[in-house]
Amino acid sequence: MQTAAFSSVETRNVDEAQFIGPWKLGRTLGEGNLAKVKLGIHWETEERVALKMIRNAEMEDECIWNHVLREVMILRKFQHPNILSLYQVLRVPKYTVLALEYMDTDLHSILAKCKRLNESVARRIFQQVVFAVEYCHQNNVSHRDLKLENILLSKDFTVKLSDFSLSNFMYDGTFLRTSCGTPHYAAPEVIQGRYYDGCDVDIWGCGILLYLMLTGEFPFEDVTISNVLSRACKGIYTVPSHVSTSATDLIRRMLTVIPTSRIKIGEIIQHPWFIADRLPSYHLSSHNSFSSPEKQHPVSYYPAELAKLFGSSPNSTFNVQNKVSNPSLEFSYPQFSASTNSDLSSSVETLPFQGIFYAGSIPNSPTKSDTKGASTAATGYSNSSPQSHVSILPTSLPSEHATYMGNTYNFRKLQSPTSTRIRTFRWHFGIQSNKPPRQILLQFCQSLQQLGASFLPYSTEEFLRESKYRIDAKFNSDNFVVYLAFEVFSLGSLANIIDIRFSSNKASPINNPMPCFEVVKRFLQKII
Ligand SMILES: Nc1ncnc2c1ncn2[C@@H]1O[C@H](COP(=O)(O)OP(=O)(O)OP(=O)(O)O)[C@@H](O)[C@H]1O
Repeated sequence: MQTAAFSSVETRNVDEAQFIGPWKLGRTLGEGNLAKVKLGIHWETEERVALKMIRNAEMEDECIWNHVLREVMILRKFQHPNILSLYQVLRVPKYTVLALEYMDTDLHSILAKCKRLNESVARRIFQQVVFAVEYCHQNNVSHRDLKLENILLSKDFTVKLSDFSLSNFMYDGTFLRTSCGTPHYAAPEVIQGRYYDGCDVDIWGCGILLYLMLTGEFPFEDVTISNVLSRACKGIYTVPSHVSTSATDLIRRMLTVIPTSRIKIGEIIQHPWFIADRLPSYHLSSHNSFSSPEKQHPVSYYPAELAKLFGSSPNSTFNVQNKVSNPSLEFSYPQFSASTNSDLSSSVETLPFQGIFYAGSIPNSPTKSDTKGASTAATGYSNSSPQSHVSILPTSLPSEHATYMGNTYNFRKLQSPTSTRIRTFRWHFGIQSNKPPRQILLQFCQSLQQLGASFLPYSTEEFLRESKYRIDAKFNSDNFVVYLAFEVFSLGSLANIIDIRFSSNKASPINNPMPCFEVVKRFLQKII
C-alpha cells in the first residue's frame, strides 16, 4: 500500500499524494514566496519533519536555483542549537523537497496572538537569535532576511533561525551589494544600494526584531513603502515609553543609520539588557564550539507565560531529552538516508549536491576583528578543510565580484575541486580607512614613490568601474615588473575601502605572484 501511495507521486500532483520518500504528507505548516511547507511524518518512526517543497519548474530559474542551493549548502554545514537542521534533500517529479527539523510555530504567529512580549520573554528569544546570527557571521555567512517568520520556535522555546535562501557568503574586506530582504526590515545601506557589510545588515535586522517583540509594531511604519524606506534611511522612529531605558538603548544602537557606527554583535552580547537574565548554558560553556559532528542542544526554556500560547504546561513533554530520544534524525545527517524502506524511496532521487555545490566547507575562520580588516576571500575550488583564511576569489573585479556575491552568480559554472583548468592569477586585498579619500591617495602616492613606483596615466572609465579614485602604479626591477591598482570605494561619510589589486598586463601576465606580494608587503609596512 505504501509503495502504491508513493508511486502516485510520479504521476499525480504531489498535493494529492500521501508520501514523499519515507515521509507521509501532513497539514500545510506555512507558505513563503518560494515554497510551500508541509508536515512530514516518518512512515515507520513517526518522527516529524517540515517538508519545504519547491516546484521543480521554478527551480529552472537560475536565481531560484541559486537560492535553494545556498540554503541547502549552508544548512547542511551548520550545526548550532539555534539554527534549523536539514536532514535530507529529495527530488520528486514536481518538487524539490528539503526535509527540515520540525518546529511548532514562528515568532510572527506568537506576536499575532499576544501583540507584544514582556522584556524577559523577548530577551530569551532575542538571545538565541543573536547567538544564531553570531554563529553565521563567525562562519562568514550573513542571513540577510531576518524577520519574524524566519524565527521558528519549538514548544520548549528553543529558537531556530530558518530560511537561508537569501543568505550569502562574506569575506573580510569584501562587501555585498544585492538588494534583498523585506522592506520593513531593510537597512539604510541596502535601501541606498551601497556596498554593505552583511554583518551590519543582520544587526539592523536584529534591531527591527527586538523592536517588534517589545512593541508589536515596526519602527519604520508609514502609509507607503517609499515612506517606510525613507524613514529607515533617516532613522526616524520613536520607542514607546513602556520599553525600558536599557532596551531602548540597545535598540537605538542596533538601528543606527551609519553602518560603521552600528553596534557589533560582540557588543550586543555584552550589553546590560542582553545579559540581564541568564544566558543559555550552551553559550556559557561551549561558546563557538558547534563544529563537532554531534550536535549540542540548548537547555530548554520554559517561560510559563509563553507556553500558554501553545496550550501546554511548561513542564509537559516538550523538553530536549524527549526530542532527541530517537536520535535517528537529530544526529544522523548526512548518514540519514531515504532508504529506510526501499520500496518507498525507490522513485526518489537524492540530489547529487556534492557535485554541483560551490566547493569547500564553510571554514571556522577567524572573525573580522582577528584579521584587522584584511581582505579575505574563499576560492570556489578549494577542497581541503580547514581552509586557508586568505585565498583567491574567482575574480577580483568589483562588478563581477558583486555579481558573485549577489544572487545572480551561477554556482554551476564553478568547477569541481579536481579541475585541472589553468586559471589566470588574480589577487585582491582590502583595507579600510576613515580618512578622506584625497588624503588616503596622497599618503599612498608618497609611500609608493618612496618605494620606487612610477605612476601610470589615469585609468579610463572602463577600468574605473564603481570606485571614485584610482591609482595605477608600476614597479620595475631587473627581474620583474609589477602593476598594482589602488581603488578607493566610499562607504558613506565615515569609511572608505581601499582595494589593492595586481593588475596584469597582457604583455606581461602574472604567473608568479611572489614579487607582487613582496611589493604589497613593503607598501603595507610603510603605511601602517
Ligand atoms: N521547519 C519548519 N517547521 C515548521 N514550520 C516551518 C518550518 N519551516 C518553515 N515553516 C513555515 O513555513 C513558512 C515558509 O517557510 P520559508 O520561510 O522557509 O519559505 P520561503 O518560501 O523560503 O519564504 P520566503 O517568502 O521568506 O522566501 C514559514 O514562515 C513557517 O511558518
